[in-house]
Amino acid sequence: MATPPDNVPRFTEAAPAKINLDLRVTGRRADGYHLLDSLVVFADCGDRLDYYPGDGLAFEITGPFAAGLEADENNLVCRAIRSFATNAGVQVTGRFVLTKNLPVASGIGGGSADAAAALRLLTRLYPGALGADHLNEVALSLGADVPACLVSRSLRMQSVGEAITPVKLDFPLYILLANPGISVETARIFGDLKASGFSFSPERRLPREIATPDQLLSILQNSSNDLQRPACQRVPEVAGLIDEIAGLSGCLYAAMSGSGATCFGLFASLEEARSARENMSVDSKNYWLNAGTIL
Ligand SMILES: C[C@](O)(CO)[C@H](O)COP(=O)(O)OP(=O)(O)OC[C@H]1O[C@@H](n2ccc(N)nc2=O)[C@H](O)[C@@H]1O
Ligand SMILES: Nc1ncnc2c1ncn2[C@@H]1O[C@H](COP(=O)(O)OP(=O)(O)OP(=O)(O)O)[C@@H](O)[C@H]1O
Repeated sequence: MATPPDNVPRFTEAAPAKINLDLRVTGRRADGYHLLDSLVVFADCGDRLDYYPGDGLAFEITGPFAAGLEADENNLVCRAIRSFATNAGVQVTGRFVLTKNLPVASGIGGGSADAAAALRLLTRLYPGALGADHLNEVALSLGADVPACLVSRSLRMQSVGEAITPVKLDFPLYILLANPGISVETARIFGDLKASGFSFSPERRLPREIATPDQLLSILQNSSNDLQRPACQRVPEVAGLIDEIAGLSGCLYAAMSGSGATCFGLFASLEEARSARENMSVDSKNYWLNAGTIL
């Protein structure tokens, strides 16, 4: 078989944006990590990780949000490569190129999605080197969102992030994502929640299959993102953003994802999500807006 030219990646992995449609904080562990119950979906926008074979190990970042990150050993892609290599007992070589399309520290799991993309890519490069359970342990050690991002399809996330149950959505769903260009540190928002004396959300029942948009709406209207209130206190733009999205034509539901500051609106058609993006009144210089499809 002919070898591909140097400018064609051997493997490419998408790193889709993660959206917490709700996020219930149901308890706190002795180590300070919070117990969660979140309905999570993934969108067709995201970062991309390309792999080019070669001697030595190299990592580069390109794309619209590359400037916000260092391509150093602390990057979640490098941490994922290191951890995979150690746990699988392999020596990883080659050039990894991350195209950073998602805003950094924005509640849509960018870094976690990148780490998960690196783990999926390495699993293709070294098939069978790590069993599924071991891979999930490695994923969790990189971040609470990484096990969910490994799956990158709609799911229920519980425990501190590692208990994953697939949830099937039986209908197409579209999303508008809006980020005000203000980064939010996740640990700080959980800290603010704790300091507020917040009472934990009760357990809830969640079906494994959601048949209609109305059923999804009824689930979301009876739930919330418990991090939204502390995030709104730190970033007052969030409340206005949710109100604006909720008022756009065709918007079924609007809220904040993760620890913020990205907010989202759900739509029944891509046309409605796109025209909602066009109708946002925000300053497009600072804001990041994306209309897309739920995977
Ligand atoms: C808010 C979510 O995005 C919801 O999906 C995740 O829970 C956060 O996922 P993540 O960014 O991968 O989080 P990590 O990097 O593991 O943790 C960042 C910080 O958030 C807090 N944290 C995170 C997850 C969790 N279940 N409880 C927490 O209290 C901890 O202070 C932790 O130091
Ligand atoms: N590849 C990466 N992409 C984004 N952030 C990274 C990456 N590697 C390391 N980081 C660091 O991780 C932190 C969290 O970034 P990330 O974009 O994952 O946050 P987030 O969108 O709030 O994630 P979550 O929704 O999982 O809380 C940032 O402060 C950033 O410096």
